[in-house]
Amino acid sequence: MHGLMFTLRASSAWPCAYQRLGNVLLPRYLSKMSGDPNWLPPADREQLLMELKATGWIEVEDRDAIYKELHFKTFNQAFGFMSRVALQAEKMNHHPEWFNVYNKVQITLTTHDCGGLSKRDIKLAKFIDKVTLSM
Ligand SMILES: C[C@H](O)[C@H](O)[C@H]1CNC2=NC(N)=NC(=O)C2=N1
Repeated sequence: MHGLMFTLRASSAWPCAYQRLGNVLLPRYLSKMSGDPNWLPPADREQLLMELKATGWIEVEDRDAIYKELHFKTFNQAFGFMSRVALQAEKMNHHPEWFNVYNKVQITLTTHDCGGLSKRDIKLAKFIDKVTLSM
């Protein structure tokens, strides 16, 4: 999506791909100054999301986020998984939104600081997939 974008709702959060300029949104690539290391260029985003969808992540309908549901054999396994992810989240200073009932863990990833997906979400999602594979 090119050109100027106008904020539809004052409070709406816009993905990291766009830079808010007053009440107008510019695609980030128009403002090189952002230099945000976590910025997810649209082309990279496309490819990375395709890879994550192949391992069961889905894009959330009403927000710029990704979601995955995990089922483990036991609560202990689920909690062990969450403990490993929690340590990585602290290390990255990037935390999941998650919900656990017994052996099920529901995870949503998004970057609150910029109101959408960033490289940190991709990195944490790939870590989550790696841990899942090792269990
Ligand atoms: C102050 C603290 O560094 C920030 O709030 C961090 C913490 N963890 C975070 N986690 C996520 N998912 N998004 C953030 O923007 C974020 N920001």
